[in-house]
Amino acid sequence: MRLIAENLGGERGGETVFSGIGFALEKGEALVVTGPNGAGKSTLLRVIAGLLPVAAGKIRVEGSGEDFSSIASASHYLGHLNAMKTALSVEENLAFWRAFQGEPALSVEEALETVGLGGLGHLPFGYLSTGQRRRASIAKLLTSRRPVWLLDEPTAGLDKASEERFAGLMRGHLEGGGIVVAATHLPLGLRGAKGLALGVAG
Ligand SMILES: Nc1ncnc2c1ncn2[C@@H]1O[C@H](COP(=O)(O)OP(=O)(O)OP(=O)(O)O)[C@@H](O)[C@H]1O
Repeated sequence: MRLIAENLGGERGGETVFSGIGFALEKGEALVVTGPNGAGKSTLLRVIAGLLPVAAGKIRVEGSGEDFSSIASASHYLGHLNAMKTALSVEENLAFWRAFQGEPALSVEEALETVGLGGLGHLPFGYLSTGQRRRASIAKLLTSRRPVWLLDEPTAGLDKASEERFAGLMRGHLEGGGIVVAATHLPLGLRGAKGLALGVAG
């Protein structure tokens, strides 16, 4: 499959944040989006995910088969906020997402073990530390098979060991034919990734 952007533009509050973005990612390829605060990295990821409208140009997936007819259905979106209910347990949150997203992959227990949170699944999500919350959200990526991972500052709040573990998970996803688009201020350990530098907002 391929993820293709042509002359893509995005807006916030009626103002153009970026324009003329083009890239083509084959399976197994990653794009690392960099730029100063306010440059439009989060906006770009949200436009790709379909959470914000495309202001200009096009973004599309090709060759993803019948399972994934749209980018939204083909994508995991990991935003700044973790999209978990604080009063529900970690396991309950992940079980919800696994059922909601379909295409089951790892079990909730296996996903929690993989991110080093085995044994903590019974805790309310709200009890977790910042880094543990991020790891639980990363576990969400593992519970459903979706070929495109859209990651907004995925390693923010992670300690060194968790950062390295997550780099391994991203590499595994790419080796399995997945695609990654990640906005980041920190090196992600993805050798050979393509780069996209967004400019300073006005
Ligand atoms: N809801 C909104 N309404 C209007 N403008 C917005 C809105 N959200 C963001 N913006 C503006 O859009 C621009 C791009 O913001 P965005 O969050 O995409 O930047 P970013 O590159 O991800 O920044 P950071 O590195 O701080 O996360 C900024 O100028 C921001 O003020």
